[in-house]
Amino acid sequence: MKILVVGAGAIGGYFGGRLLETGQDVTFLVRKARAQALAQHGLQIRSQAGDASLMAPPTVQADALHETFDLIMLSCKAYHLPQALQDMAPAVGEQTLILPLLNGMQHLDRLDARFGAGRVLGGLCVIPATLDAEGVVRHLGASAGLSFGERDGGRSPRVERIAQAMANARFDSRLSNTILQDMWNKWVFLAALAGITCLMRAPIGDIVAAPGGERAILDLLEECRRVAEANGYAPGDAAMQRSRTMLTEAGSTLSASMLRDLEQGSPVEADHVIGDLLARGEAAALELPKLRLAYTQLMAYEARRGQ
Ligand SMILES: NC(=O)C1=CN([C@@H]2O[C@H](COP(=O)(O)OP(=O)(O)OC[C@H]3O[C@@H](n4cnc5c(N)ncnc54)[C@H](OP(=O)(O)O)[C@@H]3O)[C@@H](O)[C@H]2O)C=CC1
Ligand SMILES: CC(C)(CO)C(=O)C(=O)O
Repeated sequence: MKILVVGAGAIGGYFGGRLLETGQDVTFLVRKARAQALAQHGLQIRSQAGDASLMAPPTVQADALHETFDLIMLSCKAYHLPQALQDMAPAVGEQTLILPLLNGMQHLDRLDARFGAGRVLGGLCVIPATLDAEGVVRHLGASAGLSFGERDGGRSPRVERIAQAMANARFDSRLSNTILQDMWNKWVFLAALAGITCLMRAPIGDIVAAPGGERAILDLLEECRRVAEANGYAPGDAAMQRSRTMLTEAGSTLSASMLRDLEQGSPVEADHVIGDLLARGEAAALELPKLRLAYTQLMAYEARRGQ
């Protein structure tokens, strides 16, 4: 299976690198600076699951992309989507499948509009990771999971082939019959996590220890849950209980990748992760004061960045 990974940042670098490690036919679509760094230093992964040093990983830049691939794993940030979709277009052939790993949901509509819904799978990943200043992919915790599936829940030979390709890689891959619900579950969790950790500029444990912290977390999570419910994707009790437990654990160092981006002064996926959820909730006439506040402060941050 010929695999193109769009972006070799934290997510693309980790999952693409793990597939490359097992001998899969992986190429990274990268821009110039990342291409140069990968050629010079290789793809470096530091992880509890085992470090990897992959010298001269196959890369291609957009102007040299002239062949199609069986699978495209999309791992750019949401604010880079328009350019990424344009750059990867030559790689999309008749049988190509696209597996997006972004947080949120809106990218599915954009992918459908550009390449046709039949080519676009559902997908998500659960992993805390970052690309450090030296270009090293740092896996910051123990979890490394990637779920994917047909959006109608069907089990098809084409997704079974992807499952086979991922079977030996050093991450937990899961072929899901409920990938859209899984994506909503993750979105609800992530929007609450990103919203509260960015609002408070602190990881979960510090927020829980502050007066009113736990109440604020649970209220925000409940607002996110109600948006999913209003959109026909209410997370089940077990998923909500898991989210509540993780988001209120005393001493937890958990924070969102969005907080890491914000603390580095980088752009954040405010519209994609928080704004879109808020819009879907307000379209259903929900009152979402905490989610709105989370969105407002991210937009204020973006405004300051722009100045
Ligand atoms: N990091 C995390 O812990 C998690 C992140 N996610 C989600 O995964 C997605 C990716 O995040 P993450 O990996 O952290 O982000 P990173 O910024 O680390 O990586 C994104 C990469 O995409 C590259 N890119 C952007 N546009 C293009 C393009 N046109 N062609 C080629 N490469 C391109 C960037 O390259 P360049 O260097 O050239 O800018 C960058 O290296 C986000 O939606 C995020 O929310 C999900 C789970 C966990
Ligand atoms: C919460 C987490 C780490 C789970 O993958 C995530 O998606 C993020 O921080 O963006």
